[in-house]
Amino acid sequence: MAKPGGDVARRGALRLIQGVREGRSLSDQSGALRSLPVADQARAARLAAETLRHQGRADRVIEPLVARKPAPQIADVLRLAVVEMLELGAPAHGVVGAAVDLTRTLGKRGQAAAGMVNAVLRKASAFAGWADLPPQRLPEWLRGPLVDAYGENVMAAIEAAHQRGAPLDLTPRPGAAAVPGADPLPTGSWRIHGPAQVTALPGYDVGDWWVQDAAAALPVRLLNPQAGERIADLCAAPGGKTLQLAAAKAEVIAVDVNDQRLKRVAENLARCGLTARLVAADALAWRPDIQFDAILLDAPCSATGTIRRHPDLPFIRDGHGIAELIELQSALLDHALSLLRPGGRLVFATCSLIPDEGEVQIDEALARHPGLMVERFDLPGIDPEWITEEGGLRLRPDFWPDKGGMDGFYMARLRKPVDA
Ligand SMILES: C[S@@+](CC[C@H](N)C(=O)[O-])C[C@H]1O[C@@H](n2cnc3c(N)ncnc32)[C@H](O)[C@@H]1O
Repeated sequence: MAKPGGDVARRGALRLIQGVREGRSLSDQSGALRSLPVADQARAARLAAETLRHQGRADRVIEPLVARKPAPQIADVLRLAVVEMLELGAPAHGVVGAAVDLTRTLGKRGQAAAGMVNAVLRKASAFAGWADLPPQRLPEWLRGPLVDAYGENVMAAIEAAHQRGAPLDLTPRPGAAAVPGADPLPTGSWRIHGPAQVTALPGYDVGDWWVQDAAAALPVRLLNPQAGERIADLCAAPGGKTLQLAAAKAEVIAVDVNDQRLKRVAENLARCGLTARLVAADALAWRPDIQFDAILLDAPCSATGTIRRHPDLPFIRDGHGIAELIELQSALLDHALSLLRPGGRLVFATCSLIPDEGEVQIDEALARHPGLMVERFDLPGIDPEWITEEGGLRLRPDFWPDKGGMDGFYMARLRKPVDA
């Protein structure tokens, strides 16, 4: 008999996966399992994420074992169990029994499919070539532009990086005490491999560090904030970069259109004992009566660089809305430049792998704004090969394969002409 706690988590995982099938992200569903014990919520979230991450491989195991395509919910029960057995190493007898029980809860169709689920999973548990199966492919709306941009080999390396998942990265504030077990990375972040409970790590309570992917920490390092500088953080929530700016003792104004998300910036600042002025506003319409020494524009984007951390993203997006995001990014960039003092600097960043949201944005901004320059830079830990033709920094999930990878990001530091 499978443990009832395990069953609760598996049922929860199936619910989360169903939510994804209906277009809701896993993070948007974070409250959906509130009634479960915290440990089961965490286990359900992990099972759901790993099932989506490895769905393509699970289907390759299942397909030869079924006479016809199972109904969608039953297909997800099978995937969940295959991933639990073959990827997460759970003992087959418990997983198969729990999957059969779960199938029986799925109405008449489930009652009828229970025998099939039992037989398929027994055979699947003996599958020998799991590690050699190709990783989950990205959907064509995303794969096409990425293959055009980077080629098939890089695409395969990115998909392999998505399959490996992501470690936990921390950004330490200056002078923070080391966290035991965290490895320093060449760019200044700290990395923890393996499971960790963030709130239990030393230094969390006193705000010595915050969770932030190593790539996401680089736009502020590129901006190089100085104490006392007036800096606007134009798309600030949930605030990882605001914390970096405030920790550098800059005078920070953090703007975000989403006041709920802005509350998280306030909470993060409070935990770390840091200060910034928070403004809930559409940055496009925001026109303060001062000009800034420096601006960080971490623009809304497709977030396609974060699939390692959000394996549900390829399942809930279909490429719609990207053209609008690209337009918004260039409008935000033009407006941000108008808020910058002559000679001031601006870092434009997106957590996207799509060049239209990165390199192309900068090429086009340079064409629109005579005298605007991309500044060359020298940052610790940056491989010169990551620097792009126009002078930006292109980061990809397949970089640092031996260290645990990094999120995909693009960033460039622009300098406004002094006579602008
Ligand atoms: C990529 S996230 C920013 C992440 C943030 N910089 C960090 O490091 O935690 C983009 C943010 O832009 C905000 N946003 C989108 N459109 C905006 C607009 N027109 N004005 C201000 N903020 C906007 C979203 O609410 C979202 O919080």
